[in-house]
Amino acid sequence: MKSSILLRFFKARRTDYLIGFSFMFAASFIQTLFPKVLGHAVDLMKVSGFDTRQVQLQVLWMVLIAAGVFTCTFLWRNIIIKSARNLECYLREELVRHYLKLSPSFYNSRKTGDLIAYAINDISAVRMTFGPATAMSFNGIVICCSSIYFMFATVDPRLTLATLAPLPFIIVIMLFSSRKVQTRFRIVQQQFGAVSGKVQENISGIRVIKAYVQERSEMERFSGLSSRMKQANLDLIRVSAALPAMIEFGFAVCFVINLVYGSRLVMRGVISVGDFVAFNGYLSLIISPIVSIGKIVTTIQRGIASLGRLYEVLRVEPDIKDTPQAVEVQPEGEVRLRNLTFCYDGSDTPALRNLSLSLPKGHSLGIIGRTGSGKSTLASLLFRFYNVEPGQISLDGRDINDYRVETLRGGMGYVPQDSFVFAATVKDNIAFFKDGYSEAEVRQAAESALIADSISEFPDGYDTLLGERGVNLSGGQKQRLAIARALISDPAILILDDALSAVDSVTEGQILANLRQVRAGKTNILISHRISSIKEADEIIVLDKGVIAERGTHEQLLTKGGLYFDIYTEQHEDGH
Ligand SMILES: Nc1ncnc2c1ncn2[C@@H]1O[C@H](COP(=O)(O)OP(=O)(O)OP(=O)(O)O)[C@@H](O)[C@H]1O
Repeated sequence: MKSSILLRFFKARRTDYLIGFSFMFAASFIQTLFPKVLGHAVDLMKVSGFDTRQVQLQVLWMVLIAAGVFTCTFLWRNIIIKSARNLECYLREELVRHYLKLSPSFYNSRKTGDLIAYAINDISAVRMTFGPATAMSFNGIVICCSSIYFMFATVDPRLTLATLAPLPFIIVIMLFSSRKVQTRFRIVQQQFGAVSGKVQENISGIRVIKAYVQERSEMERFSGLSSRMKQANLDLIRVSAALPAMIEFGFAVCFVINLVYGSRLVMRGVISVGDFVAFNGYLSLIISPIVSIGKIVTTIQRGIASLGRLYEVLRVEPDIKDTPQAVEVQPEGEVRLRNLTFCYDGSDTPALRNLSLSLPKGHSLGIIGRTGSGKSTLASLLFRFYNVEPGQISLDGRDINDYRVETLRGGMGYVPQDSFVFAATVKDNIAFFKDGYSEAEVRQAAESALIADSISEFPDGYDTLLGERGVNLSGGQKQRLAIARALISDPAILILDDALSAVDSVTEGQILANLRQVRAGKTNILISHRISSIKEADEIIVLDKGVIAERGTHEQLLTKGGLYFDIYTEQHEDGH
């Protein structure tokens, strides 16, 4: 159960919390001794010719109380606030670990902005709840309880009841407002997700926006979202800001009652001037915790709303999971499809229908087809990014679902259509941050992918830092870097999904020749729109609307005069 995530943390840190709360209890309690000592000092001084030694003793007590409060407050703040930061870090790591486990279908249905907001805003709201808000509530409860006790027991019960009469009203108003705060905070978070998603989209898509001169319309759309977020915040503030003002007004009433009724009791000799001073001290002491109830309630409401959202995400089970009988072996290279049919969630039309083929280990398969014909879907399924029915895909005679996902993917190499470059050095981009590869291996992979010459021209060679998403690399360089990353592990099965689309035909030819050499004896699957990329494959399948329309070698397909021949003719007419 994901809700045990918090319990696990609190259990592991229980000693810290116990010590922190003990110091907090001590600080709060010691603080409430101050008004009593002050009142006593006043009573001592009101008689003429008072004993200065007695008064000095009270002053000494006050200094000791102040020192005690300072020390204990310093200690509890350090312990509790540090624990809250640890909680934040722990939750963020758990969330990102969970994100990394989730499969593409989860990301297909979520907004990136929301996922970022969970990791930043919601986790921070949870920290505020379990750090400052919890500490302030505990501190406030101790101060209020002991102050009210001293007011009752050591000053006058009737004065206490009269003065504190407005308190229940204040508390009822606060509880009433807190529900509204929670609803409005939820809207603020949704708006934040929309705004951060838009910023992210604008940054990633900056070239497209500029090319289509969409800056103004994008800005208008962004302004709309930003104004809605501002409005949501203003709606929230309207409720949360009214709370402290109402509470302060309630306390003003308390002081007036105390002044009128308390001074009368002093005049009648029911309580001493010192008691009256002490009573005022207690009243002042409880103001701060009660005024902050509004803030605490808002923070806790936010924290609960955030925790709800986090649990909702953390409860999403990764749909790609190892079965209990999953084996820890890597595929060796034989691929078989049997009536493979696949439909994306939420779609009525299958992306692939009744695909059957047999690819022996060490052979190469070319996949060609018009856009949207299902080529990338097939690659995704071979990587088990989505689940398929048992018996539809088998590797080395073993069903794909019976492999441990990690070992399955560990034995395969993949160059997706959109080559991703990490904000790291060239070397780390190729070796994927693994220290296990030697410099020679990194260089060999780069040479096979025909990127080594470009790297040697970079200012720091293999140690050159590549910009975020590889902005300082050309499209073709990014693709070649991605090929080098796939080649370095020498996988049993390599899938290149349109991975040469951005390189010129001469470079393409050289890379393909290198691949034939370094990948000899291994299984290779080449997906492309271009005949030139796949024509040397042992077998070529032509996908059309999710089905295999034709299959054979390049020569056999040309003689058929079908779809493959049409694509060939189009590309040769275009001069490809
Ligand atoms: N994540 C998805 N959710 C729903 N449908 C999808 C998803 N990805 C692809 N499709 C649909 O599945 C079909 C096959 O898409 P796929 O990306 O496999 O085609 P492709 O042959 O690789 O196209 P291209 O050559 O343009 O890359 C298309 O109709 C597409 O709209």
